[in-house]
Amino acid sequence: MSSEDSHSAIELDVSNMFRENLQGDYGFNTDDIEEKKAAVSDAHSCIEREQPGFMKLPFEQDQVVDDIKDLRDAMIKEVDNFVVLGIGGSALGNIAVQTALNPPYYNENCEFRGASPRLYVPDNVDPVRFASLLDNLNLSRTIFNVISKSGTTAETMSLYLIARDRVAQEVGEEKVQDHFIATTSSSSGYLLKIAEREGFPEFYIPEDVGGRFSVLSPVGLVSSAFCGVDIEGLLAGAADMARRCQEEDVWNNPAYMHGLLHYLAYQQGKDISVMMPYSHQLKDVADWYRQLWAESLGKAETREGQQINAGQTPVKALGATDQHSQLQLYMEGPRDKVVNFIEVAEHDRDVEIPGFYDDLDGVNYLGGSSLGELLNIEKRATEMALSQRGRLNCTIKMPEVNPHTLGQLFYMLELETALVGELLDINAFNQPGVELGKNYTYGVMGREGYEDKKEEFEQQSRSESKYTI
Ligand SMILES: O=P(O)(O)OC[C@H]1O[C@](O)(CO)[C@@H](O)[C@@H]1O
Repeated sequence: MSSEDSHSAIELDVSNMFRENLQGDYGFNTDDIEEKKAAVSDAHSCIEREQPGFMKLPFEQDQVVDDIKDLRDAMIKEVDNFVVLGIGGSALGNIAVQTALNPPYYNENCEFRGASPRLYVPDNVDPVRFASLLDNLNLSRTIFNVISKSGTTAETMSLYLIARDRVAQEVGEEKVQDHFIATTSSSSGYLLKIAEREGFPEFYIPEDVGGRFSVLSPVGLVSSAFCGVDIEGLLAGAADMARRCQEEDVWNNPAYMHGLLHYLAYQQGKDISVMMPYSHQLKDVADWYRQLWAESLGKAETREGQQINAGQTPVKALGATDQHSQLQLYMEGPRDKVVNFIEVAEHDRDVEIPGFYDDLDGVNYLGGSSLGELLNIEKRATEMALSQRGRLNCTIKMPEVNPHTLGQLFYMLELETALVGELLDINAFNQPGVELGKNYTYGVMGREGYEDKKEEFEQQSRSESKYTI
């Protein structure tokens, strides 16, 4: 890959959000955009003034990058497996980067071209999955990065307690500290206390960077660096997108244009945003986007005495797989969606389709093309079919999947989330709605200070159970 290729810019094609390209009376015209320019401008000033933490990550981490690489170089010889113990924003970015940049496939010499060390991110407390993982890893050659900004998340801390116990049994108490890294807040939380007590290497998540905006902080960078990803490339891509997006004019700012069109679509009842990459490598970016969009924009606010429940529901899909599963709904179901395609011009590898069966018309036309070509043609065909039914869709075009383009994509989606938060007049950076469920869990699990939640839970459970059939 030439360095020029690796630095190509991703593009946003929003043609099919506009009435002139859609059949029927659907979509927007340029006046709709012009009318909102002042609101975008106000939102831009606000974002620039407040500088949410994720905006600084591409520019202010030289020392962090050096520290990560130093630790990796010191530990890497002893490591076959790298396990991330985290959940939500402390896991999904790790998975997205890994699937995108270390697809597990064999190279031309039949060598496994997955990451080395191999990355595992359970992102859950499912006992079957975690037990099988621990049983199958050589723990003496495994590093665990325990990631929790709050340092209290029950799922993460439970996995850590189990892993610590198993590692101690395998390598002995005195060597436990060689197998753990802690990534957490620098100022508070139980994980920080544990890391200090145990002598684990520590990386810090800036206070103003929430989990879903943290993929380009040590949360995502440590596992990426250990697994051979060019983390400077990721950050450089994000920095390039940040520079492009300093432009206040929405016509020149892909994050603002994408965000504004989603906002306008939402105002017209498009309550669902489908993220549908036509690249298996990007399928977990769609998963990461789901948390970003849902947790940032799904908010309850009271305005002038009225309760408002805001937020577009993000749905992940995958081309071409979901053409054979979801597309029927997207074509003919409720007009409540914006479909976001991600198209990759040059796939990392391609496979030619051989020509056989000259006499069988329904099969022989495939010969001589390639899987990459088929995938991209299917994307364009789906895009056209949706547009012909007046279904709003747009395309993020990636020249190829590499650290630089992935960094751009992450940053663009994060910034547009911040913009839509401003346009909706909600706080895109908190998540108060997740606390109640957590507090019931703490209560029932016996955490001190949550006794009232246990009581409430037990009372409520009794009355609910009479409707169980
Ligand atoms: O990094 P932490 O504090 O363990 O949080 C994990 C995840 O849990 C949440 O707080 C939601 O419960 C997310 O916002 C976050 O990404």
